[in-house]
Amino acid sequence: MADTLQKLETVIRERRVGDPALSYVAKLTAKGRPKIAQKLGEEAVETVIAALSGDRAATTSEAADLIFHLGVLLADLDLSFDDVLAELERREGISGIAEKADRAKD
Ligand SMILES: N=c1c2ncn([C@@H]3O[C@H](COP(=O)(O)OP(=O)(O)OP(=O)(O)O)[C@@H](O)[C@H]3O)c2ncn1[C@@H]1O[C@H](COP(=O)(O)O)[C@@H](O)[C@H]1O
Repeated sequence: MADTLQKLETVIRERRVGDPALSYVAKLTAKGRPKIAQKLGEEAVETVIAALSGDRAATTSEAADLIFHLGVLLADLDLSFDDVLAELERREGISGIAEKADRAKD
């Protein structure tokens, strides 16, 4: 799984500076961060719609679009999937309920 994300991140970073006529990553990147973020939001909504319809194939496809667009946005901020995975690893074993209760004390 991590290998697939690594390959996706590598191609996204290569294509960012590619020809917008030939590369969707280059075309979207050239439109700027607000447009990338907007596309990520649209893909999130499409994932929700697919999930609520109970369509597992469509949900899988929309989730892939979502993760791809997240990769484009992360690259635009010079962040990597590894940064996100490290944060998830940091959270391992920390109950979401306990973490939220701790936050409420601040
Ligand atoms: N995983 C993906 C991937 N998933 C989705 N998409 C594209 O994301 C776009 C989203 O579809 P939409 O219809 O919502 O977008 P749109 O109509 O083109 O854009 P708007 O007009 O709405 O702004 C489509 O063009 C999809 O083909 C992807 N494009 C590229 N990749 C990966 O990125 C690599 C590099 O792609 P290029 O940059 O195109 O070479 C590819 O080899 C793939 O590995």
